[in-house]
Amino acid sequence: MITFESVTKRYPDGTVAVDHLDLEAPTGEITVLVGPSGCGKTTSLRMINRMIDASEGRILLDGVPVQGIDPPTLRRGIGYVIQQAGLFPHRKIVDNIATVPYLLGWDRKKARSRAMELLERVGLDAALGQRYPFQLSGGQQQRVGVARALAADPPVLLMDEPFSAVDPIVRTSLQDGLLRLQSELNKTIVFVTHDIDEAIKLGDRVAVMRVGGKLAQLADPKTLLAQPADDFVQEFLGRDRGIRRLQFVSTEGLRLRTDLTVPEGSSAVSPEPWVLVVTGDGRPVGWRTGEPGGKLEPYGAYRHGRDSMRAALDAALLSPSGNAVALGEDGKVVGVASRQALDEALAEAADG
Ligand SMILES: Nc1ncnc2c1ncn2[C@@H]1O[C@H](COP(=O)(O)OP(=O)(O)OP(=O)(O)O)[C@@H](O)[C@H]1O
Repeated sequence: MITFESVTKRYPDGTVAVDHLDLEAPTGEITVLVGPSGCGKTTSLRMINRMIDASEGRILLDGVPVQGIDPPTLRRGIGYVIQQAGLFPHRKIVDNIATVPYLLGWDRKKARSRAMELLERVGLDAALGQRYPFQLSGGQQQRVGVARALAADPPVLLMDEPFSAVDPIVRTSLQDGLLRLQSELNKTIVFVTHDIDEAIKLGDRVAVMRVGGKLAQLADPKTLLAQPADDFVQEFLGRDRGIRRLQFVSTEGLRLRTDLTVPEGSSAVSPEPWVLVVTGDGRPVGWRTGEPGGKLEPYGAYRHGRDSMRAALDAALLSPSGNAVALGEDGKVVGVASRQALDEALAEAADG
């Protein structure tokens, strides 16, 4: 657990970057610091590993004030990942990852085998270990940055805008990779971003900061979207807050119809305006009107019970029928969520 107790940082020129910050980052969870540029996120993060020292207040690591621990010892237990990875350009990837184990005096063989294990853990091919950083894409370099931070198995990981410099698709896959890794490793992670969507996706808890280094709200993402503390937080969350809330609403209770599917090749007439054509083994093909013979229209699908209401609504909007195709884990159709069923579920979500 990392605890900020009324922490203030005043730079020598008088700038108050962080102002009486009280915050807890629980063990094994991802706490995200989010807020507009200059609100003191990076300063707060760097005070944890003492790259910057607090002017007032205390930061405790499992109850022990970090100010009393000498920085090299402190940093041995704290991994640090920054934007653009910050890899050493003249060292091979494997040696970049093994940086901290080498510093800790591990023998070369052990350090390198740990590095290779981590390379795989972050989803990279072992062959990349022999390359130099410039021979990797930006996204691959970021993964190496994460592997390097994890090399000595520190309980705490500080991440400062680690995924900001890559395109949105790579960014999504890095975020998914981090969540997968975290479900296995359970590190105490403090993650800085200015992107509220990233904060909501990754954070167990999200701390919204405002310029002047004050905490505006600390809450889990669901609460944040449902009950923003004030106008600043509401504005920062953006206009589509209502839609984004749906990503926390389960599709489990969504009522499904199972009478709207017809097998491929069937020429049966249906009184329904739309029916879903499925293959012999139950996979979706497309929508056709109740009258056979017309061309098939595209469908949108979601995984029932696993995906959120946001995904189900998106699936419905992707199809001219207005219905969402519900799939099981095996990719086969388990039913159809009609517009009416979606309406009912949305009304319930709005109430709750
Ligand atoms: N060394 C310094 N001396 C004086 N002021 C500083 C120094 N470093 C940062 N600041 C100021 O402290 C405030 C907080 O900066 P910080 O980098 O912590 O914000 P941030 O929220 O991480 O911003 P960004 O999202 O733009 O990276 C800003 O006003 C910044 O200009």
